[in-house]
Amino acid sequence: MAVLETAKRFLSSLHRPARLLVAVSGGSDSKGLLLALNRAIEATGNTDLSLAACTVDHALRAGSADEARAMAGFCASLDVAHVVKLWDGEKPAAGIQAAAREKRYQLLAAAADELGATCIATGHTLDDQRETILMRSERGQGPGAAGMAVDVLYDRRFWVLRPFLGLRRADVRAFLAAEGVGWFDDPSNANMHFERVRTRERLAETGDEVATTWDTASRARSSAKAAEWLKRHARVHENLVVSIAATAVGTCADIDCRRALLAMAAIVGGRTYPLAADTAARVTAFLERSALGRLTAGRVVFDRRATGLYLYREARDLPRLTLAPGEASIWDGRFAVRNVGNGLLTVGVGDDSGLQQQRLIAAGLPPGVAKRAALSAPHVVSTDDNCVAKAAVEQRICPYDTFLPGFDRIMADMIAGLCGRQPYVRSPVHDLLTEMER
Ligand SMILES: Nc1ncnc2c1ncn2[C@@H]1O[C@H](COP(=O)(O)OP(=O)(O)OP(=O)(O)O)[C@@H](O)[C@H]1O
Repeated sequence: MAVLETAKRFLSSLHRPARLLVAVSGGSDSKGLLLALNRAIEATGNTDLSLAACTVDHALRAGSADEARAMAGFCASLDVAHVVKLWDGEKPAAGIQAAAREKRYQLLAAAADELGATCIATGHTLDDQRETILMRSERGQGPGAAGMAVDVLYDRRFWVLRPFLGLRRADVRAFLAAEGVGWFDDPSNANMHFERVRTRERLAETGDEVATTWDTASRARSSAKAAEWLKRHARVHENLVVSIAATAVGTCADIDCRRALLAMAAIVGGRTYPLAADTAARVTAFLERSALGRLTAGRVVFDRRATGLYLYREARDLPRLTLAPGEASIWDGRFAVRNVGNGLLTVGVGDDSGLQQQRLIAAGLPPGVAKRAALSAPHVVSTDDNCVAKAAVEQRICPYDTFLPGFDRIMADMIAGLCGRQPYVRSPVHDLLTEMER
């Protein structure tokens, strides 16, 4: 049967030893995934592969704790270690789905730590993929937007794998039915208030002709070309300015180069998502005009000079952050800051931009660029006079540090190198990228 075969093929592509934490909601997809992986391991007798499972209780509706308990019972029947993680904090009034998702991944990573898992598996199916592609294309997201990746690195630590991304939900349900196992239907899946539910309804009405044109292999190749372009033409200065060689600016309209440029703009702007398609088109039009000057988009100044193109954060709406000793947080989406001193640490913008400006000039940047870019540098002040090191500051690669799609890893590694950071952790799946890097 396709479902069991998919689980076996997936396991054989996994680097071993591996311990997989299956994220089980109680719905058909993740329950089917857990059961199929369990059967596949039993059938092959692999001893260097094992399973664990976690259910997140979002505590958003009555009965969620009972459902989580039922999943604990199901896992016990398979002899799979299982934990329930409860979201017990305050819930936001708006954007509840996005907040639940953010919390869910945090809790899944905590469960993976607790149960000694090396990676996480979720039950996303081809049905989810088609919905995602339709939603993203309708939102008009730029060239970074597309389908879900089969593997995503979460928080630079755990690869989240989606073994059923090529399978239809109906097949997973047929597998469960044949095994005599039931599942739970989340009532929010019928709530038309949610964009995903409306998209699902539309896909059901229009049928298969809205089939996906998304192709992960060509996306990965485009990302690799973008990495090559960055290697040749881009430099990062003092974690504040990205420069693009003057000779390369003319090629920015090319889809791969644009992908690279927009990724760099997202880093400079401290933004998780690439610019919306219409804003990206405005940037491309500006670069195609080949006139010198400045354009601001997505909190980033695109400063075009005879010597090249310079990207830096516009000096507006910069936040202020206070950290107690030992505390860590993210400033402006661009820097991860940890207070390693004994006093109170404040991060904001300050009046020492002259020093920063000198450093940028010494790094070879035009004085005009250095002057403007220095205004957006983090300024760290501590009440602790005695400690030499008061703050550990690391540049963040905002679009990739929380979720890095596997097909973008080659580009992300190139960017990490340009920022003076280590490469990202490798995916445990032997995949297309492994082949491309041979
Ligand atoms: N409450 C939960 N506990 C554990 N895992 C869950 C839970 N909810 C969802 N998951 C995991 O995430 C997968 C996708 O679920 P769903 O489609 O509801 O989430 P989503 O929000 O659309 O996905 P994404 O994780 O991409 O945001 C499930 O198959 C399951 O593996």
